[in-house]
Amino acid sequence: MEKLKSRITETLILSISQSNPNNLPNTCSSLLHFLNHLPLFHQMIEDLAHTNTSLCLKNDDSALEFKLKGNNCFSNGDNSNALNFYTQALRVAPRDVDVMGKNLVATLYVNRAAVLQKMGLYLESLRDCNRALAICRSYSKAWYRRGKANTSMGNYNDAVCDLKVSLCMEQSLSGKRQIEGELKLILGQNNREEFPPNGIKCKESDIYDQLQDIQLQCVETETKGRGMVSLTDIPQATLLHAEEPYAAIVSKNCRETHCHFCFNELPVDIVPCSSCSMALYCSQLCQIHARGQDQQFHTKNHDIGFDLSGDLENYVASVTEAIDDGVNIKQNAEHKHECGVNWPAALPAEIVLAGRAIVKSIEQNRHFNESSSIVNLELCHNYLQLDTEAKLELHISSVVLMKCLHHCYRSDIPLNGDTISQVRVGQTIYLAGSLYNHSCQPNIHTYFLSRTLYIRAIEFVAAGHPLELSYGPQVGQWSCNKRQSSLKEQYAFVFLDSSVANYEQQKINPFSCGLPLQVGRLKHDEVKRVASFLCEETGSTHEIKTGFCLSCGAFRDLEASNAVVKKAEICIRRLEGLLDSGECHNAALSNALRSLDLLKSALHPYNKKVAEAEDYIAQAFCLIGELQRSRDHCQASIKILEKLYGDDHIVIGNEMVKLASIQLCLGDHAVEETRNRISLIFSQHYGSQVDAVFPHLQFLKRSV
Ligand SMILES: C[S@@+](CC[C@H](N)C(=O)[O-])C[C@H]1O[C@@H](n2cnc3c(N)ncnc32)[C@H](O)[C@@H]1O
Repeated sequence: MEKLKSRITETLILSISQSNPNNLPNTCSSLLHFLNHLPLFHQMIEDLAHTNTSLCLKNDDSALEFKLKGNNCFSNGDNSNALNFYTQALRVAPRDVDVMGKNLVATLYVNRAAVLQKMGLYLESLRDCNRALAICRSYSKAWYRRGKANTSMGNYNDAVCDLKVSLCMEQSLSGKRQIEGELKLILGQNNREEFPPNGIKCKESDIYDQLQDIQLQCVETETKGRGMVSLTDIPQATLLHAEEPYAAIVSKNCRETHCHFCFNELPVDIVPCSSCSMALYCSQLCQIHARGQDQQFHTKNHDIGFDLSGDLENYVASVTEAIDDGVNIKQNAEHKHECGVNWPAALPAEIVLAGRAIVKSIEQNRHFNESSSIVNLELCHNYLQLDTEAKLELHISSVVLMKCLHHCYRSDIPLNGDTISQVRVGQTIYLAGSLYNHSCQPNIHTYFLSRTLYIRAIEFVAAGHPLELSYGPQVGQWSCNKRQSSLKEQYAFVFLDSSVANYEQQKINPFSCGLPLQVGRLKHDEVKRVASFLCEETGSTHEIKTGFCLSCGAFRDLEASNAVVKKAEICIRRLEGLLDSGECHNAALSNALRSLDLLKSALHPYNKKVAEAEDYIAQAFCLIGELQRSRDHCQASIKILEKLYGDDHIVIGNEMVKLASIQLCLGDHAVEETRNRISLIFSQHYGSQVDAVFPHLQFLKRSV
């Protein structure tokens, strides 16, 4: 990309730097025209868009090499390396290669199932067997391994069926004997307990929450562009919006750790894409959603090739059909068009995402037999804030992307400035969800379950009032400065009122009780006027003088206090650092306790820094097993936060979870009340989906 950039003429760079959303088609056209004359450009597209030059192609030689390494590790009892090698092998194994009469991918799944069984990961082992059986139903060893996994999980009836099927299919005498031995063992067990079927058939549709019928409207605001308002009153905790992404992509730094479809963390039994070595999924279902169903496996599936009794035949059908259960793909397979080529790895993630949005639009047009133009996502409202470098890179990446897509979708993607300038997607991919603006006093709250975006009202919102959320962490968790720079960087916010930022710079940080310190720099009279007005409004008779709190009348020598606070903060940070590395020394804890007293003497009683110090000290006491003191400090921290944020704020909910776990360990009956408050706060934010968002909270419910 850098090479291309260095070839672009000064004149073209100038016109790109002066471009705006309206004349993007012209600048894109000029760039395409210019690049089309460069052999380097054509070579680059060749490398990026052709599958024969792909770096993520499947390769049976590498797969066999990894398999061999996996086998060696397995025989030496090195399970964790065996697991890694089998997974590597699965990433590069072509789906249609047979080795010694068996499909290579199916064999690798069965081998990995054996390792997982050895590691005590029975459910994962069972899932790998299912994957092998989805490819080849008549795979005796896969049924045998499945039987072993089911036995380990206490699913004896299933285990017996698995082993019986395996026995019918097994050709070798020694194999048959082994299976018979296993069967005898299970059948001979007296009083065996049948456990309920394992949870693999649990579907996302089990998670249910009622979406309210609320009329929302997109309006043009004065300072924030478009925004959302409700046409009716919205009660607190109402679920007002749920949306699937129009297009989605996993971020580059999460490619090896998170599912490329649902974005959940990858389990140990990763499912690689069936056609390239790049995409990884948490389940076969996600893989199919992203890539589409593998026809080839399915035709093979119908032929078992063995005579089974009626019962066993039904059993085989029920097991192998369960794997397809729920695969009802409504959206297009978003990874299909980029599978096995280099450009998704070479281009920035947001450009690849733009490609997905464009392809979706083309597929939708094809489906409805329409020839309308590619969807315009209208997400370029911040284009003018980009600098020349960013505009240039965006132009080049967009031209490269469109040229690559043109390889797959020739006539559907006319290559001209108009279509190229459609590549102006930011990170946002929820068409309606992206219309909600930011406020530091949010009245709605967003969260995700897998890829679905949910929006819930966190307070009563009157009809006509803007619906706004807090971008980034909750209000209060960042200083005004930090939030502003993040909003500017990530969302190109333009702060019309620069006095807000100036105010933040002028005040001396630790004193958050209301008065700016360096009043000398502001007009003294103005400050006094505002203060008098406030006192009048609240009926306060407190002195209006530097250093006196307007809320409680307390006096502070501000300069001296500031010095004390700075010193105390150093000790608290030291404790924080120790806690981060899971340690706590008595000396550090004693220093932190002294510092807490200093902070309390110098700061307002409801200062957030005191709350933070209380929280770190609570964690430290917890770490050294002094739970009563831990609980007291945790409660002290919560008391301050309640004053700062209000009783029902999500920050209080999070702190209450910590308190509840300490109370549980102490056998403190107050845990019941804490749990009720947690339930209330979390249900206001997440409704009945709270268990799906925070599965660990169920443990708390069960334990109380
Ligand atoms: C997710 S979009 C919200 C919808 C957007 N207003 C529009 O017209 O498409 C985020 C963008 O809205 C604007 N925005 C949102 N909240 C804002 C606020 N509080 N102040 C200024 N701009 C805001 C910024 O341009 C930001 O990049």
